Amino acid sequence: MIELKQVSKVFPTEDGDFEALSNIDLTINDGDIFGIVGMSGAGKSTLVRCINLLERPTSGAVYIDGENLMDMPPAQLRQQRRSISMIFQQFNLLMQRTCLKNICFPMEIAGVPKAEAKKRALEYLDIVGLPDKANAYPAQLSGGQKQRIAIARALASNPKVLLCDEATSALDPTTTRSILKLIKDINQRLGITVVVITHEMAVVEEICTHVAILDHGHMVETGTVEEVFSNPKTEAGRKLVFPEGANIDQFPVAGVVRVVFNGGSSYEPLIASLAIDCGVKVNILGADTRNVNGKAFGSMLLGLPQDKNEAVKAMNYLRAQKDVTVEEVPDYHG
Ligand SMILES: Nc1ncnc2c1ncn2[C@@H]1O[C@H](COP(=O)(O)OP(=O)(O)OP(=O)(O)O)[C@@H](O)[C@H]1O
Repeated sequence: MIELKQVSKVFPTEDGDFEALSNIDLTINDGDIFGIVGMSGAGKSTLVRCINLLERPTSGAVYIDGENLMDMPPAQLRQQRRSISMIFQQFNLLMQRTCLKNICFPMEIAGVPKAEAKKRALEYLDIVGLPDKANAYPAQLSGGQKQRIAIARALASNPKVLLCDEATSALDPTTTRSILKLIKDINQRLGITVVVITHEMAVVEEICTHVAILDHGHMVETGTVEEVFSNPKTEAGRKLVFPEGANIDQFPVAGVVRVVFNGGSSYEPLIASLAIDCGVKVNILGADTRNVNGKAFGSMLLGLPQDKNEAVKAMNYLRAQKDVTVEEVPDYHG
């Protein structure tokens, strides 16, 4: 289990101290595939680098299986870090070495005998689906194949945790899906906990069990993907999950509400019954749906009637519906 307690990270800059992470509390259980999402600059990379102390938090504690990495002497920390592997957007392979030798590299450093390292590297090549690439050089591989080799190299240190920093951001959608499938397989077959940093919600929907949303260094939401994506509670969450629905500046009207469907309802019957039951007509200003674990979740922006009584009637009607959350959008520009 990974536990971050009150983790903060302050970078000194020319303009003074900059707090990239602020009092982050986070628990990632064994076997989770945990997504960390947020806009550019939210602090995702800094957070993931704090998990293995590549970046040392300014304050707070990082526990792996109950042991605080912040208290460990350097030798013990190096040992502990081997149980946390990482893959990156740009793969970070050694270009002068063959794939086999890239995969053997962390084992060499850990003192695994050569023959044993080679045997294990061949097994990892098999797991990532590239048994015939042992003697190829990274330059001879496609992006997806390079990431597979990087994954094999990450597995070579027999990790408990795999950290993925935008691991599919440089890949096309089809290759992305195949790499995500591989990561999911590894999680299930080898029981490795996975932490995924991404700005792509589709990646979270595809493989993550849990998610945390970062906004300007603060963790503003966390929970299962279903909980958070079906009903994001913060502005940052809604912007990420329903970018269309949250893009409100382009609809210049007053009296706007956001209606979130929690998997049990759909738009049209609700809007139709609103007209029939209350005699109130509303404008659909924007709508977006997401599919989480086979259930459809949707968000819709509605423009209420100018007439105050009608608007209140519509709000009350919407609020009385099952599986629907309604909130006013006060920052809407009328
Ligand atoms: N070494 C550093 N010195 C000063 N500021 C830093 C340093 N590293 C990161 N930052 C700042 O901390 C903030 C968070 O950066 P971080 O890279 O963690 O964000 P991110 O969410 O991963 O963004 P992106 O998706 O663009 O990679 C940014 O404003 C960044 O400029």
